[in-house]
Amino acid sequence: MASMVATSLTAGGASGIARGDTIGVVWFKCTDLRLEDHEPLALAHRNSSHVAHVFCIDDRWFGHSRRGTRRMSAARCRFLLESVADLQTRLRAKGSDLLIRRGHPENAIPAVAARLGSGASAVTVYAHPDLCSEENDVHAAVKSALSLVGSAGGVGGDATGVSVTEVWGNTLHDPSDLPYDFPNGLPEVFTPFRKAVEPNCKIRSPVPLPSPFRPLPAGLHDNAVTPTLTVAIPTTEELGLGTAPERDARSVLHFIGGETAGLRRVQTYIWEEDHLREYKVTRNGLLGGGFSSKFSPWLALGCLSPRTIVKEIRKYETDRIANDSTYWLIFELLVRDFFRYSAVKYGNAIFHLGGSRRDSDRQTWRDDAGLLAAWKEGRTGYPFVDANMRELKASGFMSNRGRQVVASFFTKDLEMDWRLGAEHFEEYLLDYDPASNYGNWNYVAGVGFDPREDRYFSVEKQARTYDADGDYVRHWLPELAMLTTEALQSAGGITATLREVHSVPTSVYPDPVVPLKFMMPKEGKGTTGRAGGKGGATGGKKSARKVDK
Ligand SMILES: Cc1cc2nc3c(=O)[nH]c(=O)nc-3n(C[C@H](O)[C@H](O)[C@H](O)COP(=O)(O)OP(=O)(O)OC[C@H]3O[C@@H](n4cnc5c(N)ncnc54)[C@H](O)[C@@H]3O)c2cc1C
Repeated sequence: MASMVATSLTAGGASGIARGDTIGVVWFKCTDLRLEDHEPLALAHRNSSHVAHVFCIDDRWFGHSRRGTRRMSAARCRFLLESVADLQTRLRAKGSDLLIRRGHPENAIPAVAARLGSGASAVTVYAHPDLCSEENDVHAAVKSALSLVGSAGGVGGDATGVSVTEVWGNTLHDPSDLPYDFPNGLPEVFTPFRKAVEPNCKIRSPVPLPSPFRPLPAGLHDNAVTPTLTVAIPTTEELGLGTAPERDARSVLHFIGGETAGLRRVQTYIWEEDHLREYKVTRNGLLGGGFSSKFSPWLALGCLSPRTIVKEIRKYETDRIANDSTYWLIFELLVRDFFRYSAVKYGNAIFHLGGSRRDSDRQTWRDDAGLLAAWKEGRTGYPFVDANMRELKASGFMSNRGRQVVASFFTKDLEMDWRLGAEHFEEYLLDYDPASNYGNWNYVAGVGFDPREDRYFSVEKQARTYDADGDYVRHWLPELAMLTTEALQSAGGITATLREVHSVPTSVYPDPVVPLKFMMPKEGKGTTGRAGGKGGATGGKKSARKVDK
C-alpha cells in the first residue's frame, strides 16, 4: 500500500517544501465535496505555495442513534463514497490529489498540519464552518487541537498554533448579507424571512475555480509520520455497513454521487430536457425524473453549490424564459437556506422532542415498536403511505409530497415520537442533511417553523389528488398491481374500501394499522378535517383550510 500511495502522490505533482513556504490544508467535509464555488479551496490556493486536500472518514457516522436506528444505510454511504471518489478524480485532473484519513478529524487534521509544519513552514487550515451541534463539536475540537500544534511540528512545546480560515458556504446568501442580526434576529417562520430577504439580498456569484492549482506538499505519504493517511477510498463493507443493494430500477433517477454527476444533472434537467420551464406545476409529480429537480442528494453532500444552480437558472432566464417556474426553484433553494440558518439559531433544540418551539407537551407521543415497523416497512394498510415508504427504502429518495404525507401520518395519525421517523429518514435518504430533515420534521410534527400547530395532511385526499390514476401505488406495491385505475381511485387511500369493494384479501394487503383522524367528507356534506398543507414548509397559508390541497 505504501508504494502505491507514494506513486500516486508523486504522479499527482508532489513537490518539496522550502523553509518559509506557506502551506494550505483544505479540510473537505461531507457537505462540500466539490471544486466549484468552494471559497476555502480558492483561498487556500490563492494564499499558499503548496496545498493538501484532506477528507476524514469518521466512524461515528456509521453508528446508531440513542434510539437504536442505524445512522447511515449502505446505499447512502455508497453515494457518499462515490462523491469522495469523484472529488479525488477531479483533483487529480488538476495535478493534485485527495488524501483520505479514516478516523476522527480532531486527530487527523492536526496530525497532517504538524507533519507539514515540521519544516518550520506556516500552515493554515481552510474549511467551511458547520451548522449542527455534532459537527460543530468536531469542528471546535479540531480548532482546539490545531491551536496546540507548534510551528516546528509536533504538539505542544513552543506551540504557536496553526491558523484556521473559516468561510461560510453552501447557501445562496452569506449570513452577513442578511437583513437580520444573525442568527438570533431570524424570524421563526419562512414567509417573513423570504419577504425581507428577496428584495434586500443579492445572491453572490459562485467563487471561480482556483487558478493556478498549487502543488501538493511532498512527504504526506510518509507512513512513519502519518501512518493512516492514504489515497484509497474504503468500501461500504470495510466500513461495516455491508454491501449496498443494487440500485432499484424503479427509482425516479439513477443517483450517482459526485460533482461530475451533479453538474450533469443540472445540464440535463435545465437545458437538455427543458424541465425548468414547467417546474412549478410539475414539482409534485411522483413518478419519473422530470418533475422536481432531484438536485437534493448532490446539494446535501455539497457536490453542487446552490449558487451554481442559480447561475444556471439566471442564464436560462436570459436565453430561454423567465417565469413562475424559474422563480420557484430559487424560492425552494431559499427554503433550504432558511432551515440552515435556523439550525444555527436553534442549535440542539431541533433534535429534541419539543423542537424549535421547545414544546414537548403539545401531544402524547407514542413509542410503539409494531407501528414503527409497519410504517418503516410500508405495511400500514394505507397504500399511498406504504408506496412512499417502500420507495424510500428501495431507492433512497421520496418526493417532497410523499415526505409530507408519511410524516404527517406518522405524527398525527400514529401519534408516534416524530424523532423516530426523522431517524429513519436519516438512515435512508440519499439527500439527508440534518438542517433540512429535522427542520421539516419539526414543521410537520407541529413543534417548529409553522405558524399553525394543527396542520394535517389527509392520506386519502393526497392519494386522490396526487395519484389519481393509482400509477404510483401500483409502481411500488406489486401486490396491488392487478387492481384497475377505477378500483384504486374509488379506494383512495383507504384499504378498507379495497377489501370491501374490491375483495382484496388481508393476506394480500393488510388492514389499516389505525383509523385516520380525519376522513374525506361524503359528497355534499361538510368536511371533518381541520387543516391543510398546500406546500408544506414552503406553501402553507395561515388561514385554516378545511381540506388540504
Ligand atoms: C419530513 C421531511 C424531511 C425532509 N428531509 C430532507 C432532507 O433530509 N434533505 C433535503 O435536502 N430535503 C429534505 N426535505 C425537503 C424536500 O422534501 C426535499 O428537499 C426535496 O423533496 C428534494 O427533491 P428535489 O431536489 O427534486 O426538490 P426540488 O423541488 O427540485 O427543490 C429544489 C431544491 O430545493 C430544496 N428544497 C426544496 N424543498 C425543501 C424543503 N421543504 N426543505 C428544505 N429544502 C428544500 C432542496 O435542496 C431541493 O433539492 C424534507 C421534507 C420533509 C417534509
